[in-house]
Amino acid sequence: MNEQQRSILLESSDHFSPPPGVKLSYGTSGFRADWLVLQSTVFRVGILAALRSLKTQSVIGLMITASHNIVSDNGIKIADPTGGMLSQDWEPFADALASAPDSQHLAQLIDDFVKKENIPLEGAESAEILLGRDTRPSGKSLLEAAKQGIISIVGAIAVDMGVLTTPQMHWMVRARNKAMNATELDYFNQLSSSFRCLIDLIPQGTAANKMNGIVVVDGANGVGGEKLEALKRILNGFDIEIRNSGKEGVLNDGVGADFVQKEKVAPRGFGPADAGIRCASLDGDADRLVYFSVLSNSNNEIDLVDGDKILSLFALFIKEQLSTLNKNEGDKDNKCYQPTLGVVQTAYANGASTDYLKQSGLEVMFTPTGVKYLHEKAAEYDIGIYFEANGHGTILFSEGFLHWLDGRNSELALTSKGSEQQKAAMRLLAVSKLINQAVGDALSGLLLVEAILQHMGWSIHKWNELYHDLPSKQLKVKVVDRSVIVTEKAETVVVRPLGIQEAINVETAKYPRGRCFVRPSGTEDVVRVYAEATIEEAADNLASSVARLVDQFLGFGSS
Ligand SMILES: CC(=O)N[C@H]1[C@@H](OP(=O)(O)O)O[C@H](CO)[C@@H](O)[C@@H]1O
Ligand SMILES: [Mg+2]
Repeated sequence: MNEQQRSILLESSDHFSPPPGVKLSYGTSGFRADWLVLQSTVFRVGILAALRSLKTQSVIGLMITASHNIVSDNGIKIADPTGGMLSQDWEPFADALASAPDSQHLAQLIDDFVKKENIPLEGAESAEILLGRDTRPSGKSLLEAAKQGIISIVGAIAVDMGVLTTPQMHWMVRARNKAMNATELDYFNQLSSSFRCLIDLIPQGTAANKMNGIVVVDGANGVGGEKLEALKRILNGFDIEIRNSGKEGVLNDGVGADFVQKEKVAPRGFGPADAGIRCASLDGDADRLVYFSVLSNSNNEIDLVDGDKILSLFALFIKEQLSTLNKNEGDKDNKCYQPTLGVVQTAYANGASTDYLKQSGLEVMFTPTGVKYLHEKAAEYDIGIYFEANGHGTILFSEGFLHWLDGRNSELALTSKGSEQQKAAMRLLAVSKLINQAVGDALSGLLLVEAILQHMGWSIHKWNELYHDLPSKQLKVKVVDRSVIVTEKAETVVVRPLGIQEAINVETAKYPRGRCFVRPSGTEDVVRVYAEATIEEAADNLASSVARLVDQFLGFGSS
């Protein structure tokens, strides 16, 4: 930094002093905390985004959101040039920036990093950062702080895109960097045209055209409800009702995908009168999607159709299209390209889903929690499908495969237009456009689920019957310092503190098909406990006894 750049940075940074005693780290999904302590962090992430844009010579995104957290929390995360999460090798710098005690230290850190990474500060005019926020009341002022951070790097440009879903932001960044049209309208148009394409390709005369009826969607009282209303207007004729769209009601309060998936009950605004209807729920920033149907005899009990089942549905459909595409193709003329197809899950995936996927002949891989890990793994395949049980996931297509598929489709259009093979090629191409390849997206995911259910002629009940979930239970435990827990093997084994894993093993061994693991949350100040067993009571008991263990080892009475 030259003198002028340094003094502009210092001057600006003095307005954003970090609150004493607050230590944040760039977790599973960026920084998250009570919004009142976030101003300085957000300002500094603005600086980081400008540097990232200069380093990569690409457009970068900044999203102000705390997703499924309570409304008084907020957060910030970065969308990298590909539309994915911030490259993991920059995370330590994000942490260091956030915890710099004052402006002088901050400037020094930046200087050192700029030198180490060879970042061309002189060309700062080429830095462009898109900014978006969800509907939280604190979003506006935090967005302003991020903007100040960006422009404290002389020449960097901040573009306020207003209220967006997280996936829209990632999609726009990806599209901008591929020199494609990247407005919100472009996003809606791409979703609606590829959805229509899939619907038009549904085989005539199947049960498909008769089934289905309305889908009712819980918008978590957040940005997703609002955007889905807009999409509905463009889709015109799509039978969808949106509840909890944020006009009244509190964000994520008894509503939303996280609530529905973790509590396994219907969200506010849904009840026994909805029994049998196909329902879906988005989370607070619309990057998660789960389906459910309310049971008729119940206290708002539901049949949950979670991310694992969405993954299974997508995988079945893709596999079917691939085998149709390659049908009757001898190797003789080498038209048959066998793309690699893989699915990626985390330890939270229900054991029954993993068994089902493997039995269906799919390759299943595991990574630690957090989309950044799943995404990276899925990108190793020609077609990689990843989902967290909570409904966050997407499908990735390799450039090489899409290029081949495009060519194959054109060839088939000449030689056998309208054949089953050509239709399969068109369906796969449509899926690659409908699904948000930057990041999991509840809106595009919803349209893909709807199209596939119609294609198969399946009700939500039929879909849910693909396999039966093992009963599972999740609990959260407040501890003194969750960072003392260190895990291995995709988070299934605790290696520190010593002794706790052995104690967990002893509990787990008491239950048939028992499975249990604990890990520190990256988005909340808790340790999460997951337990699974063959009957509900056993899963509940296992979770409770391991939660007690965590409390004994790490809780407030432990020291
Ligand atoms: C058990 C669970 O659902 N964990 C979620 C949650 O992370 P935690 O690190 O568990 O707090 O939020 C992440 C971001 O949305 C999501 O990727 C992850 O799957
Ligand atoms: Mg989310």
